[in-house]
Amino acid sequence: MVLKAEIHCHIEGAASPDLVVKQAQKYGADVSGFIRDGAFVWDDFTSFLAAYDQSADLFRDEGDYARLAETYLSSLARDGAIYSEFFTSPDHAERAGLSAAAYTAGLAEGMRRAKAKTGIESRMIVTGVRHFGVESVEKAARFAARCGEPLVTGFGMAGEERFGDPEDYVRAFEIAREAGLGITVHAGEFGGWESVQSALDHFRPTRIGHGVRAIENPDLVRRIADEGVVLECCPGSNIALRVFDGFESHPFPKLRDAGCKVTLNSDDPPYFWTSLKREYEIGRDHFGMDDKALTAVTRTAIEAAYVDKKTKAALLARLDAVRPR
Ligand SMILES: Nc1ncnc2[nH]cnc12
Ligand SMILES: [Zn+2]
Repeated sequence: MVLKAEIHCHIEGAASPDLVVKQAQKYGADVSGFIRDGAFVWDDFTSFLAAYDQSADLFRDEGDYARLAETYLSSLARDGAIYSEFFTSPDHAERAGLSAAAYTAGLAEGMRRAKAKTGIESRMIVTGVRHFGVESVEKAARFAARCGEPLVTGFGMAGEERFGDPEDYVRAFEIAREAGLGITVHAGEFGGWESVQSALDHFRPTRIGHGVRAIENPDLVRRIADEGVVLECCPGSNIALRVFDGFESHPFPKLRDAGCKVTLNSDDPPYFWTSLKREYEIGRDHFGMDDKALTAVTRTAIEAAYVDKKTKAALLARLDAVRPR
């Protein structure tokens, strides 16, 4: 089995419909508005976000989040993942009545349990939600900078990338950078190449969430390749959300051929009928990648990970043990 690593997945978006139904039973909530026949119901980015928010609202205490992280990471490990970096959203926890600290502690407990059971290594990237506004994104950055949880190693921004003026969000990223956190930002998913360029100029990330619409500007593609910015590509998500018509028109192969550092990720797996395993299968079936090329993607993800040097070296050694150079 090809060893895998994931660096772009939203933990709230990783909750399966079955787990969300269990949570709803626990809290006496009705999910018929966003789960039908065992699947999430949505038909565009706005209704996807609405289903995501309603599902997140059913995770309300530390134990709920520990279970969510443990369940997700254990399934990833079964699929051959040795490393996972997932996005957290203190805003969603606070909306469900839980403090950012308790939320993060619950997730960290789930991560420790999954590691003890399966060996999977994992870290958290705290995100702000762009369309929740500048104040809430700065609050998330301050939390990430000061929380003291060693498993929090990055800061990012998700949500509607066309919302707000990038300049207003610079401070949040500076707070996170000063605290030594890795920086990533969603751009070039629903926004065009200008959104990716603006994100690079304003936030100076080492990675871009999605970034695939950079393909609209060859100069920008060259810049991404030259600067070694890593693209957290999520092809299954892009096709489900109709960013591109089909895998045959997805720019992943072109970006890779142009020398951009690309990775494969599941984003919000059950919403998009995907998993990290399926994303690697998409690489094989639609992008013509063999085991060597897929292992190189895993290597890129680990090299780009926001994790200490010693852990990174151990992860790379695990990769080399399977496919010696
Ligand atoms: N695909 C996506 N794009 C932007 N924000 C998100 N939050 C969860 N999934 C997202
Ligand atoms: Zn995402």
